[in-house]
Amino acid sequence: MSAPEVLVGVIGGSGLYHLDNLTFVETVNPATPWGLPSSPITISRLPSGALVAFLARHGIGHTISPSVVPSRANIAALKSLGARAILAFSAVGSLREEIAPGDFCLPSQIIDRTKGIRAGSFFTGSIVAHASFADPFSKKLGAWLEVKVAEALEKEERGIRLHIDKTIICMEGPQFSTRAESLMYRQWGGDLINMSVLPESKLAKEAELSYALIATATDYDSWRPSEAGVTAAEVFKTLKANASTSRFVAAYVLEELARAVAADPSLMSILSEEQGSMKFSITRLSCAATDDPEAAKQLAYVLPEYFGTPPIDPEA
Ligand SMILES: CSC[C@H]1O[C@H](OP(=O)(O)O)[C@H](O)[C@@H]1O
Ligand SMILES: Nc1ncnc2[nH]cnc12
Repeated sequence: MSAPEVLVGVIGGSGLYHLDNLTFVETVNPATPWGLPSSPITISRLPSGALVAFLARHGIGHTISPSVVPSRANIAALKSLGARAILAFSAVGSLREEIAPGDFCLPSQIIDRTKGIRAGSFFTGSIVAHASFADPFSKKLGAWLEVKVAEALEKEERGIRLHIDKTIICMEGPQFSTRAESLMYRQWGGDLINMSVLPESKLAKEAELSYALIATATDYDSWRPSEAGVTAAEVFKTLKANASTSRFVAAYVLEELARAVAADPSLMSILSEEQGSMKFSITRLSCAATDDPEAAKQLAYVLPEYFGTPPIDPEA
């Protein structure tokens, strides 16, 4: 029996290995053309009845290092379950005094400091595409989350602050930055730093999924001259509290979203902003399937909109 269709996929980061306050439906583990996702995917029902799918980016026991997270399988698996959007969570370092450990942030821009060793595209055969990435996070979903995450944090009453419109540096890791790098990132305009928003957000774009990141600050990285540099132990201190608030925020915003789109179908546009965006990004779309039937077959998994029909045999 095929899995029921989900509305939103949630990717949990460090410390966030499950969601709370949802009704368990089933666990699935889709084998995608890019392998298995980081963890089995838990499908749960929101109080309104809509379904959400959760996977743990680093595996349930945190066994997957940031450079080898199977991001293509993760995004492909969530899309195959019907997800229209991805709400991702990440533990991040703060590059700004005003963003304290424990604060929540919604970044709007990314600076890439990964080293080209991660598989970063679904288009690796002879079907070529250049996704637009000027706005790496979906604007409509981001604007909606600005309001709803703030509401959730207010309801939780722990005094947690929300920062919006921030720039996140994505570094390779797994080691943390030097002091010089941390200072340089501040000069570049970086506000936050993590090791996992890329290529995840790029792959979501290629799969035409709306994507938003809820970044939870755990430390001040290594730019403060009179303070010790960041250590994993320091990060772990804040992870548990951040994960508990993330679960509260996720349950609240997902239910609000599901209720909103059920009451007013025009609000589905919050989740469909990226739909159609790849149409003019794929060079020679009309010939793609015949040029490389193997690649077209794989791509049909993430973009059935363009590659869903069986490749046409040019000899037939
Ligand atoms: C545990 S410290 C560094 C680690 O934490 C973040 O993970 P995630 O983004 O999945 O929450 C960061 O990106 C690093 O992978
Ligand atoms: N300082 C830091 N650098 C990179 N990734 C992080 N995740 C949490 N804190 C981080």
